[in-house]
Amino acid sequence: MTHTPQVAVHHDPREMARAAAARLITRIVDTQAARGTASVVLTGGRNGNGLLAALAESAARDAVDWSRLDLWWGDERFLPEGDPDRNVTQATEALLAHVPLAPERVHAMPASDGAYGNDADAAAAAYAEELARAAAPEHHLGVPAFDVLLLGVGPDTHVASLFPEHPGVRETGRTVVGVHGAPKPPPTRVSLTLPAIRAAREVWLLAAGEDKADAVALALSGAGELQAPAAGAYGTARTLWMLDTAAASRLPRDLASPPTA
Ligand SMILES: O=C(O)[C@H](O)[C@@H](O)[C@H](O)[C@H](O)COP(=O)(O)O
Repeated sequence: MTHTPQVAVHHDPREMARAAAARLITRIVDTQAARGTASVVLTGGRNGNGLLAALAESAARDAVDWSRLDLWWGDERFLPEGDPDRNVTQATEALLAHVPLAPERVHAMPASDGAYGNDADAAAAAYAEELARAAAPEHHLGVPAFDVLLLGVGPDTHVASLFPEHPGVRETGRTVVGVHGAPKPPPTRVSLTLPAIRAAREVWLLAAGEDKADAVALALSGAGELQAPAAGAYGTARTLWMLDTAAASRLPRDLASPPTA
C-alpha cells in the first residue's frame, strides 16, 4: 500500500527540524531538476515553523531555486492580515522573508479583513478556486499534486485544522473548508480537507514532545480518521512521520525505529 507510513525518530525537536529541513531541500532540488518547479504545502505550529527556521539557517538552502517554488498552506488561523498568530506571518518570519521567492507563487490563505471579510466559508471557497486554477486537468479533485505537504500533529491527533469528530474531518466533497469552533485557538480557521491532503505525492507529519506520544501511537495503530485525523493524512507516493524520541515513546515496537540523528 502506498500509504503505509515510514517513521523516522530523532533525538530532540532541534535535530528533527534539521533533518526535516535537509530532507526538504533534497526533495525540492530533485523535483526542480526533474520537472522545473516544485510545490510545498506549509503547516502552522512550532514544529512546522522549526523546520522553516532550520531551512533558513541551512547552508544548503542556496541549492534551491526559490523563484521556481510554489508555496501553499494546509491551514490558516482566520485572523487579520499581519496578525502575529497567522500561519503565513510566522512562516514569513521563519523563512519566507529570507529567500527570493516569486510573490505570485506564494499562495497564502485569505485573512479575516481581506476580500471575504469575516466569512471563513467564503475565504475557503476562494482558496479552493485558487487551487483548482493551479491543478492540471488530470487532477480531478481540483487540487495540484503537491510534491510535499507538511503537517504538524496536535495532541488530540488533529492535522491542519481538522479536529477529531468535527465537521471538517468528515468532508468528502470540498477541498477547503471554513472551520468554526476549533478547540485550538483561534476558533475560526480555514483548512484543506483530507481528500485535498491526500492529493499530495508526499505527506510529512511532524510531532515532538511527550504530549504528542499518545496521539502518535493512536494515529499509527490503525485508528479511524474521524477519531484520529492524522491517520487519514497520507500521500500518493509516500507518508513520512518525523518524530522526536519523546513523541515516539509510546509507539508499538515494530513501528519505532532507533533515533536516526
Ligand atoms: O495552525 C495550526 O495551529 C496548525 O497548522 C496545527 O495543525 C498545528 O500544526 C498542530 O497543532 C501542531 O502544532 P505544534 O507543532 O505547535 O505542536
